[in-house]
Amino acid sequence: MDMSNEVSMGNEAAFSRACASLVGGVNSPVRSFTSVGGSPFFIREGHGSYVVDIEGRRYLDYVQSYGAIIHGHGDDGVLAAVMDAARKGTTFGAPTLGEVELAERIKAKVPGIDLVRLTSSGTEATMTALRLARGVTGRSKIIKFEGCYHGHSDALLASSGSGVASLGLPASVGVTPAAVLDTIVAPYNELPKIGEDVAAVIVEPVAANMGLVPASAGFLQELRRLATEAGALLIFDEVITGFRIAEGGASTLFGVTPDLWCFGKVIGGGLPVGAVAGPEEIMAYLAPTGPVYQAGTLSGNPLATAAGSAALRQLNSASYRMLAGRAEQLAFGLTKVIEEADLAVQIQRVESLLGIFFADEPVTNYREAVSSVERGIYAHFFHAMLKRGIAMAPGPYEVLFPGLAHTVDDVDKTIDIASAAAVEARDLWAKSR
Ligand SMILES: Cc1ncc(COP(=O)(O)O)c(C=O)c1O
Ligand SMILES: N[C@H](C=O)CCC(=O)O
Repeated sequence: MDMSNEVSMGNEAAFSRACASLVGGVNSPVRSFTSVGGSPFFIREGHGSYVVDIEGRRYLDYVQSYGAIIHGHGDDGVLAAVMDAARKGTTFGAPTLGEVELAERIKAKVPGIDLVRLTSSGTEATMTALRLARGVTGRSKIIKFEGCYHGHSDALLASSGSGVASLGLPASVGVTPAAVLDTIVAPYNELPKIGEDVAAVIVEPVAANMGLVPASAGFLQELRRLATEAGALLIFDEVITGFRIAEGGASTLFGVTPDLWCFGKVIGGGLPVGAVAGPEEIMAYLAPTGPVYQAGTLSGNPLATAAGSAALRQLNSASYRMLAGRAEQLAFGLTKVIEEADLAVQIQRVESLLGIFFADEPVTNYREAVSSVERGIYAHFFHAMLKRGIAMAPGPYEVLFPGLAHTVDDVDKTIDIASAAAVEARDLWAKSR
């Protein structure tokens, strides 16, 4: 077999080749087209708001690596920082000032954080936050919300959003009953009873893995109050919202301070970084200062921290005004053209994050998200957009990530294309019923 990547190859051939060596041809299930049908396109390169596949087709990209990219693909500042770091060595297994700088930048933007522990993924961050909460409180139960996704650690896969929802899995085979014995699942936007055995309540402050579902008025504030009353820790999983919906993320936007934050995506500038962060009295329980163990050979990796610092350094209040403006333009335009095609639609948006539900009423929780998805329109709309050059996530529970590289013209183009795509989706959907 010719294993060169220079050989010219189409998407279908690449997918067959991938399936022979990678499970399902992908390294994360959401990338497969399982829930929308067809096979994925293979990306050759990305520049700003665009990606180009190996057949040379250009797509306006609203996936942006599921939110890991905020400045657009191949941002000059991020690239320069990564290349500079790479020249000095790729990993040492010893402290570097780059990781200190990234932690300082996180602290400077989010009031309430004294200490940070860097990981290599969001999954490690949430997993660590739970262990830490259990270590600090001496309690075992955790409460999570239906349709929220916190990565793929065993205890958090129950009633999860994102790919778990797209594939229609209640959780995952391989997770033992014992692993989820201490996980309590509550409906999003409903206040749970927090018992005395609960160590932590973990929540996406804006749910962005069951489509985009905003926290209803007072939900986060009440969670904060109830958790404090019960002596449980409140964990905000800001892997998506962190440094994306506001300069200080959801906690500053909503004025609710959790006990622990989990970050990922934006703080890595497109390289693998996650973080758990919080006040010193909690964070100091982590080893080496405390008894809760957590580690990682590549944690605080020099390339990743250089990319993350370069990404955060370039973000300021003007960035967030621009992001929200683009998202508002997109939400308004999509609503208009999809409704003109006689499809009921809810474009739900919080600042720069938005999601598409084909539904008559606003969606407030996972069950409503599922019933909207079960109408089966998203897959038609997705393909109608894709063939016209607009790439959204190949799954109905993901959101759109307009970024700083998306221009007004990009958004206008998206809306024009959505107008035709909505008509096609409506007709195909009608035929399929
Ligand atoms: C809210 C949230 N938490 C945690 C994760 C897990 O992060 P990672 O994929 O980096 O492990 C994700 C995304 O995957 C996420 O969206
Ligand atoms: N929805 C997921 C995280 O935000 C998508 C990323 C992945 O699991 O590959």
